[in-house]
Amino acid sequence: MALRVCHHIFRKSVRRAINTNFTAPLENASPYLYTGSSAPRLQTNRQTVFHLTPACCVSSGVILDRLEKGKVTSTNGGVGHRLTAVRPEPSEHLSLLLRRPDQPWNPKIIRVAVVGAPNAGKSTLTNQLLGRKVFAVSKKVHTTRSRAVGVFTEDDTQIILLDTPGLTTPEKAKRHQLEDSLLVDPSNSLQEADLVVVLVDVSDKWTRNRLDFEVLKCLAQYPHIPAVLVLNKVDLLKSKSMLLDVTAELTEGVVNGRSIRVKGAAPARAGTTGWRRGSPAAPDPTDKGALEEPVAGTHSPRKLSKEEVRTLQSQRGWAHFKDVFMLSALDGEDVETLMRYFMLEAKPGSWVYHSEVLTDQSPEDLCRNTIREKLLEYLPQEVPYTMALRIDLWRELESGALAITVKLLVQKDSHMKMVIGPGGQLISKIAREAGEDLTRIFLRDVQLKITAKVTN
Ligand SMILES: Nc1nc2c(ncn2[C@@H]2O[C@H](COP(=O)(O)OP(=O)(O)OP(=O)(O)O)[C@@H](O)[C@H]2O)c(=O)[nH]1
Repeated sequence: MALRVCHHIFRKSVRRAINTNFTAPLENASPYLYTGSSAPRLQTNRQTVFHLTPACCVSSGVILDRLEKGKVTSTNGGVGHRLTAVRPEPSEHLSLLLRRPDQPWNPKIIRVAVVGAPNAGKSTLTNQLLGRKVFAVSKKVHTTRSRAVGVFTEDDTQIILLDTPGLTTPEKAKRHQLEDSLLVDPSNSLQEADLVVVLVDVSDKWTRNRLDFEVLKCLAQYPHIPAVLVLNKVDLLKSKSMLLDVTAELTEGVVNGRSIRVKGAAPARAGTTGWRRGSPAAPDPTDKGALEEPVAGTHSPRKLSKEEVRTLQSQRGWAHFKDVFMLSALDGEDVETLMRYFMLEAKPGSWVYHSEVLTDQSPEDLCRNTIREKLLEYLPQEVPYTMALRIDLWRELESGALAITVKLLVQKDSHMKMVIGPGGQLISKIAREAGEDLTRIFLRDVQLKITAKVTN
């Protein structure tokens, strides 16, 4: 829904913008231009005039556009978004975001929300499915801070992958000072989804024996969206035979309305625990219409009664999964099978993006997330979570390379010491590795400089 709204707002704003003419000076040759109010205004200080073409894109309220010397003829006008013009030659995959989708005459689409406990491997799986590293991954929990879109387009089919933050509780979010997005984004993503992938880390004995309560709550709130169970990290299991027991546990022994028999496990009976068949919260597996014809973008969450919440708290699995997959997102084992499944599940419908779009993340978010990934990787425990990142410079050089300067805002002197490392080694390593990742993401040389300062 949000995406559609964005799209709609943007198209309207572009139409309005095309009719708006104004000129503006350029600020420090920066590729960034801003409009913060309803009146289009470019904050610049050199008398250079630009032409903003209507082939624009929007991402989380940030509009990206081509910027060419000439006359400014468009802006986002009255919607109050920040307008970001990405220098004369923007990275193609970023500048395409809102270009008219180049769909064939019989397009198919599927929106897949990937949900699961923190560290289940959601971003790793999404990267594998996209065939390119777009989302930050780390061994620490809550690497993903807000929902982001990955897009895979092949032949007549577009697959939109909604990577979500690990599900958490308001109490944990408060304790660890997590942003609100970690609480609302997973559920919001389900509103847009045609299919939910519940990802479980089977190498973790705490998460493999029962579905996280927050996951169950999400499923119960959107019972009519088909859901599949994906058991991840199978490469870490010594014995693969236990996967069957885990499957029986997490599905309550029922997949697609049929009992599954697992040697050694009690034969499962559909509807014996949790949601009873025919209860308003549970999709009846025999009701093909309810499971197979969701209307994309129209789901709103069911309000769960206290009794339903209590039932979920004692529930270990979900008896309404449509299918189960077992894979290793890290090395890509069997990820192709899941991809083929998405392709088959895609339904006739208009594409949302141009076929060359890979993600809706803004360049700044990609930069911040990539650096955050390194901080999470190299700094101990809570330290990286307390740091904020500020982009101080973003400039395209004559050579076409991007020069980016980022300041880490650190809360304590001791944290400052840690992030700098002996002789500045650690901060240089983080800048080097993040710069290399960004070079691959932006398809151009990135010269990244990171500095740090204590803010208290
Ligand atoms: N061995 C192995 N490790 C994996 C696999 N999938 C993910 N990982 C690792 O698990 C850790 C967490 O992966 P992420 O993709 O960041 O997990 P996430 O679910 O997005 O994490 P959050 O941001 O906390 O929600 C990383 O260290 C990954 O390398 C897998 O199939 N096998």
